[in-house]
Amino acid sequence: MRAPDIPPPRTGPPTAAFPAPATSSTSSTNSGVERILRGPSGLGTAALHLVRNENQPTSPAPRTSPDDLPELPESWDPSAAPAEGTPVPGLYYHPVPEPDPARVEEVGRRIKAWALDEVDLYPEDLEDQFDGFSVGRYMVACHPDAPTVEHLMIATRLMVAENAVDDYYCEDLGGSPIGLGERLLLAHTALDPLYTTSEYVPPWTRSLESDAPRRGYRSAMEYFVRAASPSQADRLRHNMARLHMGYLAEGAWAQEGVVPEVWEYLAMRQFNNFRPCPTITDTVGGYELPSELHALPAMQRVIALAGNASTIVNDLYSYTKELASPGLHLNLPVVIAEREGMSVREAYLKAIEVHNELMRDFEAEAAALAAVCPVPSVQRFLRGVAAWVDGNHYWHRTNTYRYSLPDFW
Ligand SMILES: CC(C)=CCC/C(C)=C(\C)COP(=O)(O)OP(=O)(O)O
Ligand SMILES: [Mg+2]
Repeated sequence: MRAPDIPPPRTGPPTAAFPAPATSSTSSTNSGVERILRGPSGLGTAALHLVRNENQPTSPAPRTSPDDLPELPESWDPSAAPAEGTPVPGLYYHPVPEPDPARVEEVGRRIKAWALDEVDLYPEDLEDQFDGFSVGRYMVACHPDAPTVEHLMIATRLMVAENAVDDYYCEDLGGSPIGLGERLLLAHTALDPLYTTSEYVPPWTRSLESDAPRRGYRSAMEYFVRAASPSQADRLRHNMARLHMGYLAEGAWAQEGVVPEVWEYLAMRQFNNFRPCPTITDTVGGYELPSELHALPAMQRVIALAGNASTIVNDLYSYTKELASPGLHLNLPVVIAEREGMSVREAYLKAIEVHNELMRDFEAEAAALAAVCPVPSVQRFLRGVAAWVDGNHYWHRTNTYRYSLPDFW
């Protein structure tokens, strides 16, 4: 079990002064971090491990327990019956404790009120689909250190708004690659406001109310900005721009009927990616990873690997759903089968291997960074990203309303 290797987050001021921003690109992970920290002195680093020891068994081990995650809700019940759903055989993942049912219920109640009444995101006939998405369970599982339900709501609104954009603009609910660039750009102004002359402000303001995705983005971002620092807000805007760029590449390939090479697909999926979600873990946790530490190349690598592993989890669990959707829906098994001439089963198994390697790389890079960067916000952020990765897997595995596994075993 890996969890005891991870020290609990310390409260109180950091023991090392916060560093000045890095002024030049780093030649290696460690030298960059050391420069930022003015040398990793003071705290021992031996205990800071986020990965399993070499000789630990490969079977999944829980990462989280009441002892190694901060500020668990009072109603925590580790003996709660496990949710259903079969894990993808051979997948490297970490089970999580069942999310607190009281929090799940309250987040579920508040998010439905927000989505249906406050921003009018979905019509009533899609209520079942909304419930089936189980976003309360998703977000409570992904953010075990959120101090309050209101903190969880920050993540939950964004998750729902992001999925509405995907549904309405790109996929199931009338989405199309035609005109996608325009739609995404205009919706992006709900996150990153237009600054223009007074004549053009009113039509822009009205446009933010003109469709569900924009209403969702505008409101979710407003709540987020209230809780976030300016640099956390800017971090999210940057990650959302990355996401939109990924949607555009996916849309372009769909429009042209192109199946990209595997590495090209992986590049697209690094942008059309869950990254915006784990990277708000500090805002949702009620603290801030300073921007100069977030920007470290080593931190960016950890974040990208975590996002990529989480997103390939989606490709594996949503494989049958996407096979059943109209047209050819790209995902990693489909692209590997097509481009590497494999059977769909072989390709699916190879996609599992790709995921597992990404996941192990994420953990190794996170451990390396944790070892040289004994700053409380860094430690907690890395743990938060890891908790998000595990919670994301939990949600995909247990969301049998939405996903089912192929019959390859
Ligand atoms: C929540 C968020 C930032 C999502 C961004 C991109 C996205 C919708 C995914 C990574 C999920 O992938 P996909 O579009 O394939 O979703 P489903 O398989 O339809 O659940
Ligand atoms: Mg999918």
